[in-house]
Amino acid sequence: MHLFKQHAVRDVDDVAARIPIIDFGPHFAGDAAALAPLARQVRDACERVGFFYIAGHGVPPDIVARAFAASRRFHALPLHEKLALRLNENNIGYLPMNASVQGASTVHKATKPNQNESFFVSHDRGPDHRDVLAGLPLRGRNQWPPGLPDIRADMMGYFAALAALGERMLPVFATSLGLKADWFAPHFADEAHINLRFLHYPPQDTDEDNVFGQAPHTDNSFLTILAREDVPGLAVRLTSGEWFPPPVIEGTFLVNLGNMMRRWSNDRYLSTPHGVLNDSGTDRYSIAFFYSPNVATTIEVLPTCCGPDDPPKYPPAVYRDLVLEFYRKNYFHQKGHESQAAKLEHLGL
Ligand SMILES: O=C(O)CCC(=O)C(=O)O
Ligand SMILES: [Fe+2]
Repeated sequence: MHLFKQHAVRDVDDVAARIPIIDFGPHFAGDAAALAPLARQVRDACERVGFFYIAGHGVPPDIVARAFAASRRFHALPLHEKLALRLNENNIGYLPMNASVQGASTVHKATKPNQNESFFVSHDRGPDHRDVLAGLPLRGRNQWPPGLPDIRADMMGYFAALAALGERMLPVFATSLGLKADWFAPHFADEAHINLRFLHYPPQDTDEDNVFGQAPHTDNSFLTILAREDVPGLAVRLTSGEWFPPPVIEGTFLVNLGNMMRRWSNDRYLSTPHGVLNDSGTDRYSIAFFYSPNVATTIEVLPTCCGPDDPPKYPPAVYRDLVLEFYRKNYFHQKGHESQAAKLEHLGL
């Protein structure tokens, strides 16, 4: 029996009782009175659930539609063309089916590989970008399929729109944590660490136990913005213990916090387990945008999240070191272990 099975889509009130639907529209439109109540809603969602729907996000639907179309075209390529772009040490490129096991997850001991294939892109750095020339870790170049030149613009258009959205959300998170609105900005400047993941889940055989499209896990990002189409499959483990399948609500994205937000907030904000089982009988596509601080930033428990009765649970750490530590635990660079490359794919790094 699987950990979670999909249920019929519930009505919106039923959903909102579990995963809040939060409208950022008035705040984004410049209504100064909107920030305080919005931050209260966000804080409540982050402390109780770790997930919320963002409405009023301002990303035009055609940018989202073009990103999904580009993803479909990518995944329709012959396998050998995709394998030529195999996921590298910067977590950029193609992760094939059956190549990743949720090895490091404390949520669920996965024994079978994930039933999805994924294409990862990051900032589109040119060959003479200073960080590329310097060979800085985690600052590599994207790998594009030569046969599909036009998916690049659509994928990077989506990347830019979501990067702007992530940045616009930072003051709301800062306010929600009792910090000055511009507190996070310097930590995400020049530049935020971003992985954009185009996922494809073929219909899977659900008779087999312990096989997931994506086994239960938490993300390693600061926050993740997830775009889905109408094919179900995602389930979220609420603090009640219920595995809840959040339906797609048109005009929204699903936002969840990752382990970096949890660490920064001294566990006050939740990084909530979730996973995917595509028992729909049809192909499922989703797009996960993992938004994290500049790799050089030091993550030290926020001043508003600790005190004499609530000491920091985590020592200060440079985000790059946390990422590389994660890589070391989950990734074998030696030749002959290429399939292990996949192990690092899943936690939003
Ligand atoms: O496909 C989905 O709905 C979720 C993907 C996900 O959780 C991830 O890539 O971390
Ligand atoms: Fe995830």
